[in-house]
Amino acid sequence: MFSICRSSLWITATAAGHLQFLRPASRTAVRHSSRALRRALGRAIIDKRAELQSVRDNYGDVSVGEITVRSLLGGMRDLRTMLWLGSQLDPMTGIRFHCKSIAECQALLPKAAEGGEMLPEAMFWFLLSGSIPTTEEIRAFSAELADQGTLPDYLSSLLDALPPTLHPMTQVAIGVAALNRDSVFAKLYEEGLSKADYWKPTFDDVINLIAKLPAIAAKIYQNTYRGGGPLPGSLSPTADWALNFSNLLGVSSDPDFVDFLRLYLALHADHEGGNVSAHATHLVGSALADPYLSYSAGLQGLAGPLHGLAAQEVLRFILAMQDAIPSDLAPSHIEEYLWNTLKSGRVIPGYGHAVLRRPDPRFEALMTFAQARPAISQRDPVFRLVSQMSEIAPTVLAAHGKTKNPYPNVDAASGALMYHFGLTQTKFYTVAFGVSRSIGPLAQLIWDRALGLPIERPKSMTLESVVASAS
Ligand SMILES: CC(=O)SCCNC(=O)CCNC(=O)[C@H](O)C(C)(C)COP(=O)(O)OP(=O)(O)OC[C@H]1O[C@@H](n2cnc3c(N)ncnc32)[C@H](O)[C@@H]1OP(=O)(O)O
Ligand SMILES: O=C([O-])CC(=O)C(=O)O
Repeated sequence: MFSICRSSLWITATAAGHLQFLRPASRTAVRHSSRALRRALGRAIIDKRAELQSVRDNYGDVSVGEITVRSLLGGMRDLRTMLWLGSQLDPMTGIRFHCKSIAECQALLPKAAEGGEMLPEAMFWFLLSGSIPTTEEIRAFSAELADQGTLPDYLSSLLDALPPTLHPMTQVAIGVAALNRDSVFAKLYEEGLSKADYWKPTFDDVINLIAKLPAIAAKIYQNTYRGGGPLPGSLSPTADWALNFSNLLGVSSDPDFVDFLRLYLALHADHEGGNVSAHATHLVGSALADPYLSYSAGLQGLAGPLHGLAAQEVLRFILAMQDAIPSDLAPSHIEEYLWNTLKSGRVIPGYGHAVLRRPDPRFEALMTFAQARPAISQRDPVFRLVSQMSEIAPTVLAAHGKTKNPYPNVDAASGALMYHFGLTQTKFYTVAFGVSRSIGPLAQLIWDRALGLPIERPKSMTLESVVASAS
């Protein structure tokens, strides 16, 4: 495997810090946090550029794998063609963020309160800088995100004007793309920006986009499911990113819902570079489209049912199954339902993966969250069905014999948890995924610009030329 983990060229690591926020951040601290991260990043970029140059000089002609016709015809599976700094996926052990497992991140990243879940904005800091932020740094960063989180009037009017019959993913892609009106990167590029400085306005745009995503998503929720009007909550500088998102949504006052959101938003943040949403963001960004247009492309990829939309498909599947089978939920009834699905040529959503060959550790982290709460794991019939299905579906899929990975992926569990907390509108689930997925691909986009990565332009072949080169 390629998983070589070292930290020497990253921003010097700081101690994990206390688990409790110590005091509310002042406005001064709000500004300081992002500027400090930007300055530290500026220093790390100098080293990373040198490292990249040295890798290019020393290994430029070394092969890292071969391209077979199977791979060319098979969605480029296993092709090593992208640089991605923040995370790497191992087929057996799953995702690692800067070499750290999910459990290690849960232990190390700052939390809102002792015993709570890691904060997703701390995951952003970590993915971008390679260092674990202190609790105070993250407290100030959360405040900064809240400070920048209010939507400009033109964007609110645009979202209000969209028909609520548009899929929420279409709405979020439009809303995010429209923010490019205010792109600092696009403006400075137009004025003539030096390539060495591309990353700086990219950084500013990325922070602005991540800050505004909760309000964009909440407004779409309000317009689509509650007939529009003011949001039920407002942004607070003393709340973390997920708590603010929860307050803006106004779906549940259960503190467990906020902790679920924190975990959910941190877990879905990044899954190395080849998945459709990350790759689309990277590809569009490689033409120097600004972060808003680049991530809008990522969101449009996320909206495919084989990728992020599977989150909505899983819950629709589970609810339909619940209606169709007798209420005793005997394993044989579930098994029969799954076989009928497969025989009708449809996929079982939430199962299988393009890379993973074991149960998704993100799925396991969500199940662990649920198992610690009997109201979910023992008393929620929808969750119980999800849980039962996760034991039966792998056997059925293995017997079916087609899928290389019969195990549950992250989408198998996430919707049932949202449903439990009262977020019952399945078409919104992928929007929540999109709020989270901004974190990894946009951190990488800053690095793409800092390292001056070129426009992506792989070679395509006609079928005739494939045959000619293969024979
Ligand atoms: C956050 C995420 O994006 S995680 C993935 C979310 N997506 C889903 O849960 C949708 C259901 N799963 C799938 O469709 C697939 O497993 C994917 C898209 C995730 C991966 O696709 P691939 O890499 O092509 O999987 P794989 O190589 O195992 O596919 C081999 C065959 O098994 C089938 N297969 C794979 N998973 C499933 C499934 N869950 N149900 C039924 N058939 C499946 C494929 O459709 C393919 O059939 P084909 O030979 O007729 O084309
Ligand atoms: O890695 C993939 O191809 C799909 C996935 O699980 C993700 O993007 O989170």
